Amino acid sequence: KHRELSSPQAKHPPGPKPVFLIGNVLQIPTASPQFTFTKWLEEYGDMVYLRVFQQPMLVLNSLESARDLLHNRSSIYSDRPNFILLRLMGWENASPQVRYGPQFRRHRRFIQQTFNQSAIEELRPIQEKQISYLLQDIVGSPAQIDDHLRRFSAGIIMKVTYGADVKSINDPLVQIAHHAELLTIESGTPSATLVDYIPALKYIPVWAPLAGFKRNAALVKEAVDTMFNVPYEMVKSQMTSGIASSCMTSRLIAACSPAGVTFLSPEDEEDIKAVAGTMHSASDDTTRCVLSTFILAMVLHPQVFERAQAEMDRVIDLDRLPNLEDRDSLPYLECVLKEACRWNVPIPLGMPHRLVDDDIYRDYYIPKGTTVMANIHAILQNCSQPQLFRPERYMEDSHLPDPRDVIFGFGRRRCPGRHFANRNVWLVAASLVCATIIGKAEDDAGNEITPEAKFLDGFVRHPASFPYSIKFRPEKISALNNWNAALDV
Ligand code: HEM
Repeated sequence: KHRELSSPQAKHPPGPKPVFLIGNVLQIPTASPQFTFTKWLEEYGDMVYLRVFQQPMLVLNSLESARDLLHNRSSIYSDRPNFILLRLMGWENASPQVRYGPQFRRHRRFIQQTFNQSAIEELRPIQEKQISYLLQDIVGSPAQIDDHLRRFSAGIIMKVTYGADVKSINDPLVQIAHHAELLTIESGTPSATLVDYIPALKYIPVWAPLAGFKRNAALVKEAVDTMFNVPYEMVKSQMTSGIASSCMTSRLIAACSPAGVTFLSPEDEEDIKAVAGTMHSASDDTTRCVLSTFILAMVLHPQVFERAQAEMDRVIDLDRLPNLEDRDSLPYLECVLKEACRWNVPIPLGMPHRLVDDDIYRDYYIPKGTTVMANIHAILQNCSQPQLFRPERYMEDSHLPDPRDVIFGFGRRRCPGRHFANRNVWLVAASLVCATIIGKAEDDAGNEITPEAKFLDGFVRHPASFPYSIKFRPEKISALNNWNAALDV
């Protein structure tokens, strides 16, 4: 088999011509490369083969190629590249980075226990309470919705993971996590650009002195270790004193060590710590990105907001707020959320996978060790007038893929938090459509300000901050009070 695969007849997939030694480095922009990759679709087709120095890279620009390889051949496409810099910074055991193998399987099992489709039913009371806090925050200070969404998304994941009640974004556990994430991004590595995927790229602009870099990495590692250790130790000591509430961490400790927390093996401890410690960074940015994209779209398209609210008011009586049971009765809102996920894909290039064996696909040879990326942005541009925000497209064409089947990635590494994330996004969007008026901000002269649809470069593609107006509907105050009373908030 090997001889056949590496025979000179088997060609690599097409791609721009590499330059001696550095390969295609100069053709790949470090900021938002998904746009360049998408342009290459016309020239090279839906698979683009590149070299970054000696490192082969394959960009999948269509749903078909992404599914065929990352999903249908997931047994060989589910490793991750070796993120050297991330490792030095203490992230080597974080779930998105673990290499394919037994540790990966343990992590997935641990995560699934809390986040699979049926287990998330148990998380509903937490979600509903957090929605109630969010709406109360909006009633109190509508102009600070950004902060409120931050508190909401941190609050929900810290409660689920560690049983912690996050009352504000200044909560120490949230600060610890933010600090670690921020330092990591600021030190020029992860979550920022393509640089993260291919460590060698890091050295293109400046040949950073290695000693300085290592010092920096050690500082970041300290912050990352703190993020993994502090909340974990908190739960552990609560368990020792018998006051721990049921949360992901306490359940995992109890399941791995039924005889008591002191008997937990060091391997289990390391995995539980790493899985729990990953949850905030995996869920916070992404969930907020979808929600602020939704709000931006509503500000820019008042007619869409009005139509969604009219649908809402037909289904939900004045004295209550929507809950997950109402989801099927609100089809237009569903289209709006699909369109928000398509219009601004939260992670445009997904996370890179690594091929562990030589492969042949459509007569092309793809060598072992290739870094494989699905260009989710390109996949979701494959519709008419893709730059427009038009939820109606999903009512007109039932063949369009649901973006929520695509934005979470493919195959065995597909986002394990997707069911939970989808519910959080729906609950917030439905509550906002039901209980608030989202619209344009006004300048001092009373003229409406139409923001630009601008997005930041980065691993997660947040909308740039934009002016908006959000008001709580007075007629919905009693609905919120009823909701609070029912939840005992
Ligand atoms: C709208 C919100 C979210 C989006 C768009 C999103 C997207 C993604 C994507 C694209 C990946 C990479 C998949 C791949 O490699 O093919 C991923 C991985 C991951 N996500 Fe999410 N995610 C979201 C929310 C969440 C939440 C709420 C959690 C936790 C509860 C979570 C936990 C994870 C973890 C642990 C991984 C790593 C999986 C692995 O490497 O095996 N995500 N996510």
